[in-house]
Amino acid sequence: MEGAKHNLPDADAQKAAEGIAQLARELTEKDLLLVLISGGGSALLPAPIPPISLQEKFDVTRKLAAAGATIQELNTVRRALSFLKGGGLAHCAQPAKVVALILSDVIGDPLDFIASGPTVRSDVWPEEVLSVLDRYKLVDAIPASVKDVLGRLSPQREKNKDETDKSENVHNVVIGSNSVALKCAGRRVRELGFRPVVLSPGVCGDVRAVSRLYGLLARFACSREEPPPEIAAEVLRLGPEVGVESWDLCRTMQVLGEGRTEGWGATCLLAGGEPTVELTGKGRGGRNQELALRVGLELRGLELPPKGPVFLSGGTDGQDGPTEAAGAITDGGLYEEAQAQGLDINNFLTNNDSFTFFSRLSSGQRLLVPGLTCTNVMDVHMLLIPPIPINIR
Ligand SMILES: Nc1ncnc2c1ncn2[C@@H]1O[C@H](COP(=O)(O)OP(=O)(O)OP(=O)(O)O)[C@@H](O)[C@H]1O
Ligand SMILES: O=C(O)[C@H](O)CO
Repeated sequence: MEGAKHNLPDADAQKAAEGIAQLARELTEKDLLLVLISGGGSALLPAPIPPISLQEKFDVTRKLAAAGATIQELNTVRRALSFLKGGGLAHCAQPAKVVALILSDVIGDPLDFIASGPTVRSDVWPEEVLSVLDRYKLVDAIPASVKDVLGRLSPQREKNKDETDKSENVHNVVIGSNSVALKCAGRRVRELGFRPVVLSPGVCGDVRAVSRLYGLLARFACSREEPPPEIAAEVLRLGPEVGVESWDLCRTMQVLGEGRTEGWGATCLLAGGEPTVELTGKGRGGRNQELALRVGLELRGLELPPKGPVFLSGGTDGQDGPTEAAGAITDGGLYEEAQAQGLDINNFLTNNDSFTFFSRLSSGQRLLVPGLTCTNVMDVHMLLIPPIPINIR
């Protein structure tokens, strides 16, 4: 059963959801329901609580997403309007045992938000749902059916509370996540003879701040002299803005510093998460290509590979935004390369046109095009830093 094209609920997905709910309801205490859950699950399992229609649910979801709601805000609302989300599927399956194997596409791996937690019992607070809708000025735009369901939520919350006793029947296990991807990438980096350093699986926030952070870390690691203290100070100021904790920044700078002074081989900094791009233009691109483009500008002035750093940003699903590429690879030579080919980077950035830029630059050589991977644990960022000959006084 397939459905939810373009990650939005549709009639095919609703038919699949009905079939799944029916199957779950027929189970007995002798059965085990094995549920495989991945990102995209919210759109794949639409079960609007009557009288809400699929179209009305689609409209509310689309309006919230278009207004810039976070996945936590979006799924808080989706859980309230669906009878399979927020533990509803596990509830249908009672008294059977339920084991859910979960691939996380949400920072921090919160079980109740990944695919809106169909097997994770969660309380629904109407006040919380209304405050999300209010934040995006959508309270007046929601249809009467949605208001009706929200008005009936309090008794439902009490009902859910009574049923929490049965939750020992349900086991939720995260089997794949950005942390797992970074760990595996680190293992491969070591096999290739480089030294891996994992910064964080929780990089988020504005792509401009994220690119600045990677630029600073590259300058810190590539400095031939003792890095100026202002770099570390800016790293520590900027990191928490983009979801990286101070201790992870300190630990990473310590490892990068040791790499410089002890003359180790190349170091590969690994991080992951999901930065955001504020779309102002009409071009084609994705957050990974835009990040790579911006980091390329930040690296300007540093040595070129193989003596200088290389940066890669890629979506683990193999697709970055609505483009054929998963991301791109850049270094300190990007600006001059673009200039030489008559491409004005700032024009492409203003128009959010990173895919067109990378497609035209050197016949697309810097694009990362692995094809769809059929999985998704958000994005992976890599900064490869070669051994730097340092000046010892
Ligand atoms: N022209 C563009 N330039 C930069 N980013 C873009 C552009 N168009 C879309 N995006 C970004 O791509 C994302 C939307 O694409 P998609 O539907 O693939 O998102 P997603 O479901 O969040 O991604 P994924 O499936 O990789 O998690 C958003 O983060 C959006 O800001
Ligand atoms: O389906 C969803 O809700 C998102 O992909 C987050 O898991």
